[in-house]
Amino acid sequence: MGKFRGKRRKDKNKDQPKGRRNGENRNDGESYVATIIDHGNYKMEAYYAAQGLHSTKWTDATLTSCSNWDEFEAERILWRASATQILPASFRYAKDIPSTLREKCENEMNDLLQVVRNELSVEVVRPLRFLPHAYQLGVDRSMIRKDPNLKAFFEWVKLQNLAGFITRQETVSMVPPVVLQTQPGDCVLDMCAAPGSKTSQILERLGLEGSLIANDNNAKRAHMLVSQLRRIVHMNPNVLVTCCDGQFFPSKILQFDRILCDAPCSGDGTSRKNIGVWKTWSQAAALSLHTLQLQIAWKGAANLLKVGGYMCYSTCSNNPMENEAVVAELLRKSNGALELVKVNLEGFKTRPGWTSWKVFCESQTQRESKNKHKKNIAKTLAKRSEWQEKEAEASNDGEVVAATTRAADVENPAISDEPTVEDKARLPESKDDGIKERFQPTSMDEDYLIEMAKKSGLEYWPTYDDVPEPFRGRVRPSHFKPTEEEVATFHLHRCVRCLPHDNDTGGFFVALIRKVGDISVADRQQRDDLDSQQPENKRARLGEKESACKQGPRLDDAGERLVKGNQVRDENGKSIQGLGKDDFVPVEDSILNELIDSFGLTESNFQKDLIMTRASGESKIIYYISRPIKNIIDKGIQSKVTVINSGLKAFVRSSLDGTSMYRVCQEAAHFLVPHMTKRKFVANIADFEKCLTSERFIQIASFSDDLQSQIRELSIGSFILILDGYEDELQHKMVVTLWRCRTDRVDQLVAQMERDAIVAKVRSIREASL
Ligand SMILES: C[S@@+](CC[C@H](N)C(=O)[O-])C[C@H]1O[C@@H](n2cnc3c(N)ncnc32)[C@H](O)[C@@H]1O
Repeated sequence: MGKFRGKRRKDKNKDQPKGRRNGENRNDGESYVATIIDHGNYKMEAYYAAQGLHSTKWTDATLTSCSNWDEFEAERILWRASATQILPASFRYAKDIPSTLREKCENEMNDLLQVVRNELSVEVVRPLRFLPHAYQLGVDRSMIRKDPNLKAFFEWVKLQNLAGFITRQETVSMVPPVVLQTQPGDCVLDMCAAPGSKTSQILERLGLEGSLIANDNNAKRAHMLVSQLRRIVHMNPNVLVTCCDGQFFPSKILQFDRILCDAPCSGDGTSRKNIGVWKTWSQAAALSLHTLQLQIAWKGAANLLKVGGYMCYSTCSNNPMENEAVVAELLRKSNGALELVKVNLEGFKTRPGWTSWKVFCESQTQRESKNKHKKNIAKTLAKRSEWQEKEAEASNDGEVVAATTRAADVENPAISDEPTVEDKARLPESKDDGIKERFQPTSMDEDYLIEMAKKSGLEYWPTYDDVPEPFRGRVRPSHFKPTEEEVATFHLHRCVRCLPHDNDTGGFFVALIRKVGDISVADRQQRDDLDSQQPENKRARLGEKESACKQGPRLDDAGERLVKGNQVRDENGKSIQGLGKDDFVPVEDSILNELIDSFGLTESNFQKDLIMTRASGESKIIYYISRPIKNIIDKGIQSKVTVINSGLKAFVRSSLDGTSMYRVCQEAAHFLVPHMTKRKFVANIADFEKCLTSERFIQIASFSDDLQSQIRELSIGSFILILDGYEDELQHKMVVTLWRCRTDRVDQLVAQMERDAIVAKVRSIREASL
């Protein structure tokens, strides 16, 4: 099947790079998807052509202007072909795995890929030179999953990912942390952090002296962020996850050395993985997101960034409204206190930021466009259910229907890729105001392209003065290009644009801003010119939000907290996810003394105040908080924002009958070991491996003599084994937590996935020493 697909690819996609398929052959087998991509989005394509997205091209290593129609059209077709292909997978190795292990993994990967290279003649992987030990594949995600030649490699990737040795991350998503150049010891804020791929990458650079606040205004997504950060190998106590609207993040508590503002955006650069972009693109979204992006970024740069600090602003949008227009307004408002810094990404083709752009806006009023959209959705749904009914009827009759043949047609050359009538019927109504044809320009003349964009339902105004009154809410002065004088001082060309066909990635925008001077309090508070134009009720709502970053525990009429178990609930008993979580508080003395006594946490080197809990009374979970995060807690952050999570689980109240009420947790074991004088032993590699690979219970008699006698002397309860030679290299986490049972055996306290990761590390150490 894989071979056949390769052949078909060749026929259908002569101009595509080997190993890649465009939307027509997307592996989800859906010609429905192919139809959407084939149809494209007239308005989006016309808009970007008029903006000049296709006016430059790479020739070898030089970016030049397209000097004639043929060059322009070739560039446009390249962009379109790439923007519709499925994105290739990319990943990076974790920074904190031992280098011997990384080398072994890299060798393993190369061996596996050599087979594929021979079989498919495809260059399967290329290193990303701007980030050491990061790779991008030359085959797309779905092909990796399905092509038999790649099966072994796919299994390998899954395993490495589970073990936490590699992190799958989109290539362009690796760019902002590289650009931000976080230094060990920095205090960093990630303003819009969920789901957290960039947060993890920043954390890996930060070292144990630094601190990172990872914030997101969406509680559910902030919880996803916590899960992402808890991936076994990367657990790091130096991060505090908060849930707060970035525009209102408190500025009086902390100032940051580095800020990442990876702003919420229209995401039209993600068209390769998010097919919805081709259906739903609208300029209205970009125009209104501009305001939110500006407010979040201004809060970051003006209020939260130290003088001398850096802020990276990024989006996965191609739209200048969300990119250069935001950056230009930040520079304008700062009166010289902010400046753009040149960005260099080695071995990666980037294009300079734009210094000029055009402002378009949908010609319908918002109400009209909402109504039309509603009608379109209703029509599409009606067509879809009609189609589903037909499909059900046909399958009842035993007929082979298009939906089921769609998967099979990949193997059957007789079946055409042409969209079926049903497919066409299922095409969502585009918002192109009736334009159903494919965007196909015949000239690169600027006025002609503007007319094409207007034909798609967009209005165009060269300056803000030309904007008619009814549009002045949606279109704002800050959307417009800078004046000539501003162009000379802003250096917008220092921003970086990534186009999909330049490096076979998603579309992306990134800018690095340095704060070179203070911004006056009056300027800092001036949120933006729109605020003064907001109606009274909206202004009041914004004011309310200012104090809403701390979603305190809800109280009932009698002032009692509405808590059930460990969960805060609303008046109807429904749980309030992530809100009103208890603050971190010191552990009660009686509990702390018990822990000190049980585990020999000697007072001379043990910093009691780093052991904290979240609930009052007899805490179930006790956390190890790092010193930099404890300092932030001491400054009062918890009174200003909702803290979702921080620290590592150090002790959990045990349901088993041990001598201590608490058992030690694997998560923080490597931080606790240096402070423990009891219940820890050094084990040789054979004993250590036995604890990871055996069944749950291990007979004490199966260990070496020394270890046997040490364990037998222990009272019932948890303890830690450290791999011999790693006592001073605890960052590699070669430790396991175990339970000394009542009978002559021990029980494992480590989750299977983490055990697998440690086993992989042990094996690589063994192989390296041979
Ligand atoms: C582009 S995503 C961030 C992706 C993330 N940086 C990563 O690398 O995984 C934008 C995030 O901003 C969050 N967001 C939206 N509005 C926000 C606001 N006003 N303040 C803070 N976060 C916001 C969204 O919930 C979303 O998770």
